[in-house]
Formats: sequence, C-alpha cells, structure tokens
Amino acid sequence: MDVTITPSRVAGRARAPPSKSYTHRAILAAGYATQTTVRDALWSADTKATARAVSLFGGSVDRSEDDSLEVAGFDGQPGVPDDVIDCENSGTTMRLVTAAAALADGTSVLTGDESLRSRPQGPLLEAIADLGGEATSTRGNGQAPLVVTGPISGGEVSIPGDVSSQYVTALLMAGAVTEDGLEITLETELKSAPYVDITLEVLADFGVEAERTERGFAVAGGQRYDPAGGEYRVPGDFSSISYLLAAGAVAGDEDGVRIAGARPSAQGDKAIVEIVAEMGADVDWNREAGTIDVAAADLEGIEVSVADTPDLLPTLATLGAVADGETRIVDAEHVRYKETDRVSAMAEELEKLGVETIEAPDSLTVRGGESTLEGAAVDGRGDHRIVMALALAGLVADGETTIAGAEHVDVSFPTFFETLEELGVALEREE
Ligand SMILES: O=C(O)C1=C[C@@H](OP(=O)(O)O)[C@@H](O)[C@H](O)C1
Ligand SMILES: C=C(OP(=O)(O)O)C(=O)O
Repeated sequence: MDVTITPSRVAGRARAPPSKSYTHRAILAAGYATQTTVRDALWSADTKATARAVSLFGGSVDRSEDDSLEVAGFDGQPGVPDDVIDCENSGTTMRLVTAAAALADGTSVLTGDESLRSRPQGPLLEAIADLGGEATSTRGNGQAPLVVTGPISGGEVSIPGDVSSQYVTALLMAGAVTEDGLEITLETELKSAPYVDITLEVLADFGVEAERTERGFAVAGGQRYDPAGGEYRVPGDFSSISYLLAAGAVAGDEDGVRIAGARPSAQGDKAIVEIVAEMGADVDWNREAGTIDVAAADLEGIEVSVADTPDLLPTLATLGAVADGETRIVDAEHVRYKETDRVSAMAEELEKLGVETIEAPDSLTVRGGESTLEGAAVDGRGDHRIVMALALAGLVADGETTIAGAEHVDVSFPTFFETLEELGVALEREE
C-alpha cells in the first residue's frame, strides 16, 4: 500500500498502542506458565508470530473482545512443534523462541521473511551448542532458517552484548525452566540494555528470579512461571509514542496533542520525552495519569546516543531533518541489524526529501531545517519504523510525500495511519 501525506497540523488526543516488547515477553512467559490472562496485549503481526510459536509448543492463545489474551501454557516444557515456526518479520520472536526450542526434547525449525532471514542469529546458536544442544543455520551463515535440537539443561555460557540484547532475554527466559539454570557472561558491552531490564521486570511479575551479575546475568533453574492472580497487564509502547510525540513537536497546532497510555515503565525509549524537550518542543509528561502533552516549537538539532534506544533512530532522524542545525545520532552501529539497515535507510530516504545527511559506520548526522524538506516518493523499505518516521516528515514537507510499503506498520502499530487521521492529518491510501 502507498500512503500519500499532504502537509497537515495535528491536534487532539491519541492513545499509544500497548508495548510490543512487553507483549512478546508476556505471551511467551504465559507459555512457560499454565494459565494466564494477558490484558491490554498488542495484537500485531509480530506478537501474533510469538503467539503462534506458543501454540506450536503445545499451548494456546485465544483473544477476547477486550484485547485480552487467554494463554494456556505448556508449563515449562515446550513440546516438539508439528510444523515449521514462521517468525515472519519479528526478531524478538526468533530469538526468544530459538532458546525455548532448545528446551524441547526433539527438533524445531524456525524461519522468517526475507528481512528476518538476513539478521544475525549466530551468537545465540553458538550459545545453545555450548550448552549441549544442537543449533545450526541451514545455510551455515548464522542466519535463519534455523534448526534447533534440545533439550539443554543449563550451565555457563558467554555471548556478545553488542549485536542484540535479545540473546540475553532469550537465554534468561528459557534458563529459568532448565534443570541447572544459566550463568551468562557478556563478552562485549551490552547495547540496548533497557530491553533486558524489561525482561527482568516481566520475569519478576511472573514470579521468576533472575539477576545482573558482575560478568553478566544469572537465572536459577527449576523455577515456575506463575503471575500474581494469573494475570499480567501490558503498558503502553514508548517506541510508538515517539512518532506521536514527534508529530506533535513538528506539526502540533496551538492546542497541541495529548498522548494517553504513557505510564512509566522500564522501556529505554521513554527517553524520547526528554529528547524532544531538549530539542525545544513544549512537553509535559504527567507520569501518574500516563499522559504527555506536546505542542510544536522551533526545534534545534542536538547530539544523541542511541546505544540504549536503537528503535528511536528513525524518529530522531526525522526530528533532526525538521530541526535547525545539525542532529548527530551516535552509537548506532547495532541499528544496522534491524528489519533493514536503518542508518542507511534513513540517510537515503531523507536525501530524497531534500535533506543533507552524513552516514558513518556508527552514526548518522542530519542537517535540518523545516524549509529544506520537499515532498517526494519514498520507500518504507519493508520496515515499520522507517514508514512511520517518513510519514512524520510528510507532515511538514512541501507538497506531497508518498510512502511505499505503508502496510508494514502492522508489525508494531497497526492503527498508525488511523491515529494520524484522527489527529487531523490529510492522507490517502492506494493499494
Ligand atoms: O527485546 C526487545 O523487545 C527488543 C530489543 C531491541 O533489539 P536489540 O536488542 O536486538 O537491539 C529492539 O531494537 C527491538 O525492537 C525490541
Ligand atoms: C527491531 C525491531 O523488532 P524485532 O527485533 O523484534 O524485529 C523493532 O521493532 O524495531
């Protein structure tokens, strides 16, 4: 689907969708448990992939009218799937499910779409092999399709921290139900660290103890997943909030935008609230009410590290394109291993809109100014975050901006374009 956006002001109230990261973990944790109601779950292409994996391991996930999921788990022991596990576009699903598959007494096969089949899985496969399982890439290149044979019983393992934090999350979640538990040593500094904090928070809410250690992380074996009252509630998604906040900051009218569903949680991407304020937007976050008010102002370029917050890069690149002066996004190397290489993708697509960008291996510099943005045909690269970030640019670019592949918002924010329309954005869809 192509979406064409004409310059628009935004105003009114929008609700953030539930967190994708929390929903993935909650569905899988509920899979490791017996019976759980997951409330306010995000039901998107990626989280459906995790739900399918839980079903293939012998559980079931049923959605009720109010967006709750009733999850019947496989009680700590995944069965051998009777089909290939298709993780589609979801890196989180592939990593978390690969470690779960290493607990099954037999062989699982995992695959995904073309994007996911080009992302790095090697370090996790090696970790499983070091723990006595068999884990291979069919092409021998560390990428899916993957073949995983268990069961592993735990032990000591080391893993790099600068490729994906999801390896650590995967091992911690699976490690809790091994016989001996896991001690994980980080070989390199951990990037995307707040995502492991999210994992520790969800594990604690499911009654599972895991901890940071001097060398990395540790989780005792033989634990049971058992959430208090058999329920878990998912908070709002700050990566998704970043687009709404940025829309208000670049195109909010004098009444501004109120974003609901913004209660604080472990998400590193809540840093977007401070970043947008530092760039000069008028922002007020009521943490207790879970609302953020934002109104537009003249934005100034800043330097910002995405070491902890890789998913903010596309949003920050567009904010930098609108802000006066230079925005330098640094510590961004791991942002190249996502659904697409997002450093290059944003550099190249913003150039099409008339913006000067400078790409380095681990940084992206954007020379901004609202008057420099000119509408053009751009490519969402099959990546939900590139689509949403380019849509933001379309709010202020001169003339029309047409984004190809706009349907990919389904991965994390299925109602993104409807939400923009409710805020007053003029857009057209073409199949
Ligand atoms: O664990 C998670 O929920 C995620 C971790 C991050 O990935 P990396 O740890 O691979 O950087 C992030 O980019 C991704 O969108 C979600
Ligand atoms: C990188 C992302 O997710 P995943 O790793 O699950 O594909 C994302 O949502 O930006």
